[in-house]
Amino acid sequence: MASVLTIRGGVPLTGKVSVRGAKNLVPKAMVASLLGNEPSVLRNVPEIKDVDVVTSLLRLHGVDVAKDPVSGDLTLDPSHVKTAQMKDIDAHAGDSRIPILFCGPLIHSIGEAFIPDLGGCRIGDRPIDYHLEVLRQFGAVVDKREGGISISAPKGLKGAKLSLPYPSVGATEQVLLTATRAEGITELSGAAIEPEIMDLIAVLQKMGAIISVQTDRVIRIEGVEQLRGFNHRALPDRNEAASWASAALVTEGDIYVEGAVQADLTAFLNTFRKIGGEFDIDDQGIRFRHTGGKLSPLVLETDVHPGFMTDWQQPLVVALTQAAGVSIVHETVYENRFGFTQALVRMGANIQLHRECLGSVPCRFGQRNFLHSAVISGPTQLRGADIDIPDLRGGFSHLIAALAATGTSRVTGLELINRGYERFQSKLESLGADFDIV
Ligand SMILES: CC(=O)N[C@H]1[C@@H](OP(=O)(O)OP(=O)(O)OC[C@H]2O[C@@H](n3ccc(=O)[nH]c3=O)[C@H](O)[C@@H]2O)O[C@H](CO)[C@@H](O)[C@@H]1O
Ligand SMILES: C=C(OP(=O)(O)O)C(=O)O
Repeated sequence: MASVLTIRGGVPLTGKVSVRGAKNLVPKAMVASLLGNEPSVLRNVPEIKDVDVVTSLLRLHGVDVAKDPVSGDLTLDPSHVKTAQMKDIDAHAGDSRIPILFCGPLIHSIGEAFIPDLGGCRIGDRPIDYHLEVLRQFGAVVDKREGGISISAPKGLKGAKLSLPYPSVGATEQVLLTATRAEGITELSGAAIEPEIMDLIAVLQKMGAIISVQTDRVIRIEGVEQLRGFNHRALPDRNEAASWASAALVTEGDIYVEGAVQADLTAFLNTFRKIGGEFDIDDQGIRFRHTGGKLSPLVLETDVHPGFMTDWQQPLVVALTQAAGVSIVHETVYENRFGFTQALVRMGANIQLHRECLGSVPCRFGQRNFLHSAVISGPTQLRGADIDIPDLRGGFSHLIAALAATGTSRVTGLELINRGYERFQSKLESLGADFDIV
């Protein structure tokens, strides 16, 4: 039977949490190990579902994945990579977004790949057209099958001059993982440059890849014949750090996030300061706190890096329900990332959604009928409610709303939280939240 979390709200979250390796880097570094000709070691690995999914997929392909029982470090040995059974891979359909990144590395090592249908958060259509287009330009042949795609490169993968219509994180990683061992030079323009991508580039460079990040979103990769293993400590999860920072604001709390890195959170910290939160930075992490005064409303637009990251938007919207005045949030990365506000409205928040672009960042969704701008009026007292978690960040947002609300909330669908928040329950406990799980 699925677990039900009962939250009695109104307790400020206070204390310390640690964040480990980023969900948006660790599984990809694990995939990169497939490109090496010897074992790789990945450190600072969190216990989250996406890591389990990729571990399982790598094992199905013959990679020996061993976890150190004390440190949790992973050793990934690709010496015996093999074709996996389709029915075994199929079992992972809908689990995460990472399987699409197996394409290049598997074609390089065994000549073919079967990729199950992707999962991940339901916050828009999330097509894979950019991925397939760049793979085709490398020389891959894509065959759509029931439950996934089958892909091979009868004439090998060759470097190409590529351009992305939008700086997609996943498609940029697809290019990096494919080009490093493709024949010749690849030049990608319109690339994403998120910190997790820079960390993946660091991993690949340790393996022997030659990658230069040029100005104006251009990445140039000189293909090499062989790559070795890597030993790498994953960058910490800035999205989890920002989530706990929002939790401190929403619950009028004070949370020290060990592992939070200022340089990866610049845009978030500016916003946190503008809304009225205080933060103190030291070498080990960042302390985020509510000052006890009023929170200020904001005009905010999500964007690709170095802009305000879309994954920070949902928890921050809950904080904006507590700000004194009208805030406007324009979501420009995903067309459908405001569905979670319905539950907040049931809890007493005042939020209207609009189809128009309420902002100045050029956005792909303006004339296309998507409710992608939100107007939030506050402050409003939130009330406990029954909630079924819709997606990772939306779920975190509902949970912190429930933690700040008057009365009791009953929350189901907790498994989704494990995709991106390690040891969530024990972190809530250590921050003094009043809850139980049945
Ligand atoms: C596992 C992981 O790292 N997930 C992150 C990654 O997702 P992911 O890599 O899936 O996100 P993308 O950057 O690719 O998506 C950005 C936009 O591009 C569109 N698009 C993308 C690919 C494509 O082939 N066609 C297309 O139209 C998407 O629908 C979306 O509107 O980056 C997102 C944007 O920072 C984050 O919110 C996710 O947390
Ligand atoms: C959208 C997210 O993740 P994914 O791409 O894994 O669905 C997220 O982490 O908020």
